[in-house]
Amino acid sequence: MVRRASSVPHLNNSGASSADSVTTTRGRAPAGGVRLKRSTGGKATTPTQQRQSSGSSSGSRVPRSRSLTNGMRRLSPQKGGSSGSSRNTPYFLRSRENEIGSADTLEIVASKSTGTASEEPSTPEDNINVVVRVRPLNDKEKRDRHGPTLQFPGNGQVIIEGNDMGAKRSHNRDSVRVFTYNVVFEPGATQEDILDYSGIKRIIEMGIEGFSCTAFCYGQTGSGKTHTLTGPPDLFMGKPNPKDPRHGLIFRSFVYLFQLIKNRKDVNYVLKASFMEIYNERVIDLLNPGSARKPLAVRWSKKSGGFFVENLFTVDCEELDDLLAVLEEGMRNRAVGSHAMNDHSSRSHTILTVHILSDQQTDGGVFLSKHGKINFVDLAGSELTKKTMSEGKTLEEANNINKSLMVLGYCISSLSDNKKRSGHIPYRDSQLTKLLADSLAGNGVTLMIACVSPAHYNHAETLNTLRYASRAKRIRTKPVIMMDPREALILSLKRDIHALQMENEHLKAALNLHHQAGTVGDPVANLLDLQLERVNSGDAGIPVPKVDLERLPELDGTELAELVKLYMAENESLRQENNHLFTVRETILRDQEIVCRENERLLKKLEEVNNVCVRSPLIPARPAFSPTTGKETPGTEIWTNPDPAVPAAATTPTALLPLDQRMSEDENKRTHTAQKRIDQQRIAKNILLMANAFRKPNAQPEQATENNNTISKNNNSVQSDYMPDMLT
Ligand SMILES: Nc1ncnc2c1ncn2[C@@H]1O[C@H](COP(=O)(O)OP(=O)(O)OP(=O)(O)O)[C@@H](O)[C@H]1O
Repeated sequence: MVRRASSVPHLNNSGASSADSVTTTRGRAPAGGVRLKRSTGGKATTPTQQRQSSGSSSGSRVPRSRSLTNGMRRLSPQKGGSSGSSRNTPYFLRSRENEIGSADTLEIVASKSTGTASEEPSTPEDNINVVVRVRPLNDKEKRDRHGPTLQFPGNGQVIIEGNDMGAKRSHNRDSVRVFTYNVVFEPGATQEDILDYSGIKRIIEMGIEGFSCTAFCYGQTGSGKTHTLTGPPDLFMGKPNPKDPRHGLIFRSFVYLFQLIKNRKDVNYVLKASFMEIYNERVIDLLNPGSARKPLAVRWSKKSGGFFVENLFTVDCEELDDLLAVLEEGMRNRAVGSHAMNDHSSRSHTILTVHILSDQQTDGGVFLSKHGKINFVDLAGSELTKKTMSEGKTLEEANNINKSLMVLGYCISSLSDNKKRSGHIPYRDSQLTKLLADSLAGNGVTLMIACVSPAHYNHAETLNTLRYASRAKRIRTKPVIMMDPREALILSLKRDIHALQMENEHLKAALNLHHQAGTVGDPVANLLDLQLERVNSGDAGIPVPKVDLERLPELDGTELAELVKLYMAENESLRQENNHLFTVRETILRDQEIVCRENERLLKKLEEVNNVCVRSPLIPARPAFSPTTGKETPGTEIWTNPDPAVPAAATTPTALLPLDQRMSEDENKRTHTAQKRIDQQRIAKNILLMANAFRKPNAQPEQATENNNTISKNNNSVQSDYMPDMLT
């Protein structure tokens, strides 16, 4: 479980959700990382610090859906989830499985991004995934008899009634609004349901794959954001019980994350975590707040093209306990206040980031380094100060919270509008939007969990949240795997070379076969010999440089450029060699075709000769030539046509070749007239023999029997050794 970072890629994020960044020395394990030890409820310790100074990335997006209820009014009968993954779906969860931003889409995105060969590690755009969680009515709301304002028809839909509770208005269809999301979690949903059905599992998997991912909770104060992400605050007061069902999404995600990386024996992982809050527009390090809670600067990184928090702590997390210690430490240090609507109200936005640095050796021996990360963002809730009765410090906090959420709202509105999207997006107007920029419209994968209250007296805030969530669903991001661009380039060149080498081997093997089948002195075979000799002697191209990717960071610009040049030269050389081999192969194929045509011509000629023989009443048979023994056997006096039962192998062009050649020579020597004369003489000779036989009646029976036997014998012999030679 100890993860070694043999090479940590540069952070290549465009700004974003988490403000951090990890700058570690490539080629060795990150040194000096902070490690928090979980204590039994006490404060975590921070042995060493790791300051950071470069940009970070973050990303966005996610999937899947369902919803739940606990006594809320239903408009339609329950339906089971429509996806295969809904096997154990609670009855009150309904999957939407829509085409936009669904889990399925994510899977496609992931597979494309991690694709093989020379594919660039980038993917098509995809939408932000939005789920809604509706908390149950709290005791006060029940006491005050606040009626529910939401209904759940299923299929990821939520219906919000009109603002007026009066009997007349409540049935006014115009005042009813319907919103659709990836999933709606009705008030009965458990913390485990959120892990299982919100799409966070896929987010974690993508974080491991090298994507920059963000899960953030949005909603009014007291709507259940902190409850969803971390569970109730008292969980962190004493020693946390890992089996407590109230644990939130972050705790559960950590457990899931460790389960996944434990199963990946082929990859080295290094996990690091940071935790910060934005309190009154100041960024505070929750792992090292200091007594003065000195704010950290948010800067723009030209290199990564995003915002980052300077000097933010990152903690090495070798064990699950280390990650949990980070969570507990941050939860204890965050700013919490109380007001009329929430006894434990978050007075700041918090961002907990888990960096997942991985090193994996690919088939070609190249080490592939990726830097995925997962941001968990708990936004402070918007509040109507009249309702929360905030004053003094709490009022100032509320104003800052509302202001930054308003900027976030502007950004979401602009990004969701196709016309405004290409225009100015006011990310710089708040620290929060600076750090969430990449999650909202950058290269990440984002899940938005919109938390709402079911009570009618929160109707305006709930409607507002549902509207924003609906807009956010239209925002598109373009997830990319965070890889060092130099490694990506070298990897892609290596993949090209590997593909060409395979092609090369294949061609050589194919040509070698032809070569063996060819004859000595064959010009094509000679050409091939030369080519193979050239390849084997190493003349074929530039020597292949052996590169240890771990040493890449040590190379300076010139060496790196030289290396890339060598790879490209090798690539080119292989390409040329393969082209040459293709040409040789084509020449051989052409040659083969010519030989085939010639054989066909000869066979045809043979056929014609046979026809002539068949028409002749009596033509003395020629000695048969056996292609297997290579010897001639004594012929008969009678020509016999080939038996159709004769095996085809005996008449194959290859088998016939030497004899054909001989025939061709003889044919060239004799004219047609001469041949005719010879045949006539033979026929005459045979007639003479027969006449003599008639003249010796005693001898005839023996002679005839002998002839019959000979014919019969010869027929047998022809079956195996048929080889007419008309010219002997
Ligand atoms: N799904 C839920 N089930 C049970 N209790 C819940 C649920 N959601 C929220 N609560 C309770 O409601 C109260 C307010 O929740 P929480 O503090 O999470 O709200 P919040 O949105 O984070 O508010 P703020 O923005 O003020 O921080 C808490 O007491 C919490 O335990």
